[in-house]
Amino acid sequence: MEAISIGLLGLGTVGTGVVKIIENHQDKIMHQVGCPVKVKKVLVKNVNKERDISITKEMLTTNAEDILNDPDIDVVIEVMGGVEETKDYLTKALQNKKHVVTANKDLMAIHGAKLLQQASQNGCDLFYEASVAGGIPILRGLVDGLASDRINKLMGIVNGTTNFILTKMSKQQRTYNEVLKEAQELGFAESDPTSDVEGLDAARKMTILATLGFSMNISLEDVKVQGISKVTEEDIRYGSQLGYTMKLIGVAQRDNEKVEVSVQPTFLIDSHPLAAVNDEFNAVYVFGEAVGETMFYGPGAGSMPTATAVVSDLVNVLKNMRLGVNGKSAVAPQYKKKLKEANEIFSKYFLRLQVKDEVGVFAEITSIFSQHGVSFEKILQLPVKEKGLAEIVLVTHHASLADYENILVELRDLETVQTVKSSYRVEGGIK
Ligand SMILES: NC(=O)C1=CN([C@@H]2O[C@H](COP(=O)(O)OP(=O)(O)OC[C@H]3O[C@@H](n4cnc5c(N)ncnc54)[C@H](OP(=O)(O)O)[C@@H]3O)[C@@H](O)[C@H]2O)C=CC1
Ligand SMILES: N[C@@H](CC=O)C(=O)O
Ligand code: NA
Repeated sequence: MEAISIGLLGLGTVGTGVVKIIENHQDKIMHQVGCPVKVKKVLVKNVNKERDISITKEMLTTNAEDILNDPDIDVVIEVMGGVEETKDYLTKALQNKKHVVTANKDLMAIHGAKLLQQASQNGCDLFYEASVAGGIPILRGLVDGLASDRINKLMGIVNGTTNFILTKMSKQQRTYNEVLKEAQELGFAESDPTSDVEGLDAARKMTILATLGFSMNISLEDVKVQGISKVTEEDIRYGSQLGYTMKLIGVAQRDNEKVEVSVQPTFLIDSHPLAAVNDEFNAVYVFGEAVGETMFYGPGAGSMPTATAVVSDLVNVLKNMRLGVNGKSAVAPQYKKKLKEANEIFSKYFLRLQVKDEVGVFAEITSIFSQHGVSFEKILQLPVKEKGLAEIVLVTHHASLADYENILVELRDLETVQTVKSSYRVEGGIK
C-alpha cells in the first residue's frame, strides 16, 4: 500500500517529536487513515547539527524547494518558526496544492486570515492546533466541541515558559533569570524568549483564540500586552499574603457586540482553578452561553505534547483526503470587529504604593479613589526599611480601566506618594 509522503520544515524541539510520533504511533495512524505515513524530506538550517534523533543525511535539506516542489509530498508540516520567510514557504506549498499543518502562532496571528483564504482557494487544509496551548486540543474544542454555543469569555494560561517561571518563583523562591534559563534548556521557550516573557507569545495565541471563539477577525494590534519581566519576588510575596497567586493570564471577553483582548500578569484568588495550573502546563477557561463554564488543561509546551497536536492535525488532513473533503473546514469570521473602550473594561486591581509615613496621607490617597467611585476589597499597610516611608497595598473592587488609569495619574502627581511600585489586574474573589 503506497505511503503518504510528508515534508517537514524544521527538526528542532517540536519537529523531533513529530518524527518520533509518526514512527512510534504508525499503527494507530495507519488504522485511522488506511495507509502508511512517512516523512520524506526535512528542511533544516544545519545538516551537520547533532540531533537526538536518528535520521539519514539524505533526508535533510537546506533548500525548501526540495519539499515545496516535490510532487510526491502531499502534506507540509511547518515547525521551523519565523514569520515572513515561513509565510512565503507555506503560500508556495498551498499554491502547489499541498496541505499544511503548522505550530506557528506568530505566523497564524499575523497572516492566518490570508493563509486560510489561500488554503480554501486551493482546496487545501490548513490546520494549526499546536499553535495555541501546545498539546491541548483547544482549537478543535472551540470549533467542533462548542460549535453550537456563543462564547462570551476565554481566559487562560497559554504560555508554558512564563507559567514555569512564575511557578518556580512562587513555590521555590527561585530567581527569574535562573528559571528562564531552565525553561530554555527544557525546550519550552521560543528561540527568542523575549516573546515569551514580554507576553507576545501569549498575545498571539489570544489573537487566534479570540478570532475563533468570537468568530471575529481579531488582530495582534487589538491585544493589550504586558509581560512578566517586571514582576518581582516582593510582588509575589505580597500577593501571597493577601491570598493571591500570580499568573500570566490572557483574557478575551465579549459583552454584547464589543470585545476586549489582553495579556497581563494577574493575581488570581488562590481558590481559582487556574491558580493550580503550574509549571509548563496551560489551561483555558471557556465560558459559553449554553454550556456554561468549561476548562481545557494540559501541557502547553514541550516536544512530545506539542508534536501530539501536530500529528493529530496531520491525521485529520489524511482523513479528509480519504473522504475527498480537504479545504472545506475553515469558516470565515461571522461578526464585524468592535473593540471596547477603556471605560467599558472592568476589573479589580492590586496596587502597591510607597508613601510618606505621615498623618493624613492615607486619607489623601483614598479620597482620589472615592472621587472616581472606586472602593476597596482589601487594604494592607506595612513599614519599610527607608525611614519615614510606608508601603500601602490596595485591592480595589471592580473599576473601569479608564477610572483606574486616571487614578494612577493623580496618585503619581501626589507629593506624598514616593513610588507606584506595582499594579496588577485581579481575578476572582468577591464579585
Ligand atoms: N517548543 C515548544 O514547546 C512549542 C513550539 N511551538 C512552535 O513550533 C515552532 C518550532 O518550535 P521549536 O521546535 O521549539 O523550535 P526550534 O528552534 O527547536 O527548531 C526550529 C527548527 O527549524 C529549523 N529552522 C529554523 N529556521 C530555519 C530556516 N530559516 N531554514 C531552515 N530551517 C530552519 C531549525 O534548523 P536546525 O535544527 O538546523 O537549527 C530547527 O530544526 C515555532 O513556531 C514555535 O513557536 C508551538 C508550541 C510549543
Ligand atoms: N514558548 C511557548 C511554546 C509553546 O507555544 C510557550 O512557552 O508556551
Ligand atoms: Na493546542
